[in-house]
Amino acid sequence: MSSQSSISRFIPNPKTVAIVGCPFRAGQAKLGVDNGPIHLVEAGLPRQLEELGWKVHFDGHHQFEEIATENDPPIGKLKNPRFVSRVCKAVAKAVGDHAKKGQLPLTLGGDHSLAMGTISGTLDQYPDACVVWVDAHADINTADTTDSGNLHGMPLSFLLGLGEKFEEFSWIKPVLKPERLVYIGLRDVDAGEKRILRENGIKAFSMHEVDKYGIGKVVEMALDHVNPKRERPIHLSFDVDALDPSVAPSTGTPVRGGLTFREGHYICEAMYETGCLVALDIMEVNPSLADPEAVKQTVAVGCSLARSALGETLL
Ligand SMILES: NC(=[NH2+])NCCC[C@H](N)C(=O)O
Ligand SMILES: [Mn+2]
Ligand SMILES: [Mn+2]
Repeated sequence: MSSQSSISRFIPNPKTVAIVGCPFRAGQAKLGVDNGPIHLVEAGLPRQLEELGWKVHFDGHHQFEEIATENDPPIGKLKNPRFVSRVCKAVAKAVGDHAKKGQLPLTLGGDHSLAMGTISGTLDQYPDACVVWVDAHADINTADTTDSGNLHGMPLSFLLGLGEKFEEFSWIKPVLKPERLVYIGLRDVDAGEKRILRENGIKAFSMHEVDKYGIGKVVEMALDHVNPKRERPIHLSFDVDALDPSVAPSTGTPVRGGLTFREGHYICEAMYETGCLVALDIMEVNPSLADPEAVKQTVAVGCSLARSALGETLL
């Protein structure tokens, strides 16, 4: 049985993955998340993907210092807006270019504001793609609703074109449609975000639904919503804080009551099985927030989620 053969409808043979290493943290306040991608690569992720039968492109992590700006005062409540915008614009280009070549971009964060870039890049190449967002958080605050001003809590509002528009972010085409987005794993959603989800009819499966229906049924319902015929390209954006903190402790905004190890991996396996996965983000691994063993565990889980999404099976 070769489940590692070419079941992907969109990625040509030989299957090629392009690792987009994004050592970036300006979308939130904690130090260390910029080291996430370095740890994931040093743990052996490129070789592990080769062992799964993928050709792996990786020519080093992006160096974003060059586009950092001396003076980056808040715009309204948004923190580090210019730096976040420039980095995400560069990431959109990188992801879009890989996708154009028929490669599957695997973006390693870094904080989740990067998804403004990754999803922009995906939608550029695959305008009818849908987004499966796995997270404890909805990351859909607008400049108006955000309490923290951290852009990692806001990428989806920009991609959907919700809230106030800013010149600085005008490069983002608001091309994501609410019905092409689905969440799994939510359990810490701000009041303003709940209103946005409701008003825009955005489908979300919180931990309550995971408990109620089980992960198998939840994934099926999520795909039935965004991809009923399983013919649309899928962008999977996985924030490791979707996992329970006992599974992925070293992350900036842990919330208890999360996905088990298997539930998280099941989601990734199921996305691969559709044959529609065209892009993957592994976000918010922060190697500075726990003791060495817990860091190692979190990095290892980041690697194994990526392997599962790229076809690693249990048998
Ligand atoms: N990508 C994340 N970990 N996001 C956490 C966001 C937390 C909070 N909702 C905020 O907007 O600040
Ligand atoms: Mn999160
Ligand atoms: Mn997130």
